[in-house]
Amino acid sequence: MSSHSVPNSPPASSLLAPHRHVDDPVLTARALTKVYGRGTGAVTALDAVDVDIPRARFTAVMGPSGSGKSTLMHCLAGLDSVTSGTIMLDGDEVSAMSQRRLTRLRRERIGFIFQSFNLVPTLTAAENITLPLDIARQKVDRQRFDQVVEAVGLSDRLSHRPAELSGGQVQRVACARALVGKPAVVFADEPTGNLDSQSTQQVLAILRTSVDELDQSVVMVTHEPDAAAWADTVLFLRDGHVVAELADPSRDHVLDALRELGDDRQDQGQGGQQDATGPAESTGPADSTDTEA
Ligand SMILES: Nc1ncnc2c1ncn2[C@@H]1O[C@H](COP(=O)(O)OP(=O)(O)OP(=O)(O)O)[C@@H](O)[C@H]1O
Repeated sequence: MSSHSVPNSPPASSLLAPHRHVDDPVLTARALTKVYGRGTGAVTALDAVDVDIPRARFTAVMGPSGSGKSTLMHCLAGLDSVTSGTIMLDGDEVSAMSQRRLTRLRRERIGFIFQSFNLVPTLTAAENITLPLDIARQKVDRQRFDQVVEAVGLSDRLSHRPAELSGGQVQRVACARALVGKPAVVFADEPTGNLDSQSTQQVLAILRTSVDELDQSVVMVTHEPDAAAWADTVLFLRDGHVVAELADPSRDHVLDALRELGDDRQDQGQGGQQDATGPAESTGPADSTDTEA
């Protein structure tokens, strides 16, 4: 990583650092601003954010409710338009793409995993996994398919429909679906929010393995310090800014960081022990778009 920092206020902690630009990022945002609404009702969800997403690394995004995590993810993934600023994915300007190109981008170069699994109930696990490729009329790479199915531990469940699978297995199908097309980036939005602790560990291990063994770039929005501790780096948002980052996070260091940033409500169920009663599922475009046209 290079050493120049993004111009956001650096916290005075030995653990936290200002967010840094990285060499050869897979995804960058510069001066990314997103304003919802107009006039007196306008809400600035992202305020001139500069962010680099490192390639083949696992990046977690944390921050209080309303800090802009989902908005950042939706803008980076081409699910939401930006008000101003630039987003580049491997040399292509996402922020300048037409809706048609954005649809293609999401189909072909982005993988999505959401809290609500978004599988098609009438299709088998195997069919759900290859659905985005089938929609995009792309050939399924059988070797990659086998590799991913093995990585998620679903080889003996491929002919089952979602109703015949546990919640954890369903989310593992969603992981396989996100990974099978070798996307440039996988975005995971609270991917373990509806899972028990064993399934949570399995899903996080899958994401970790996809980075370590398949060189996948992963961005995960989470409220859970335990989940963030699986990442290589945690980015912290507050009031629409990336205020700090934490490298090689442990659960305790994440908790310390949240306290230091004044976000230690996360210790007490606001997110720290998030479960199925956690934040409402997104009603934004994400819910319908992971396999959408
Ligand atoms: N469609 C929308 N219209 C108007 N305001 C919105 C819209 N979506 C988000 N916002 C506002 O933008 C800000 C950032 O919201 P965002 O959902 O990105 O936060 P978040 O950090 O993901 O929150 P949470 O952890 O609760 O999911 C909030 O003030 C929110 O109310």
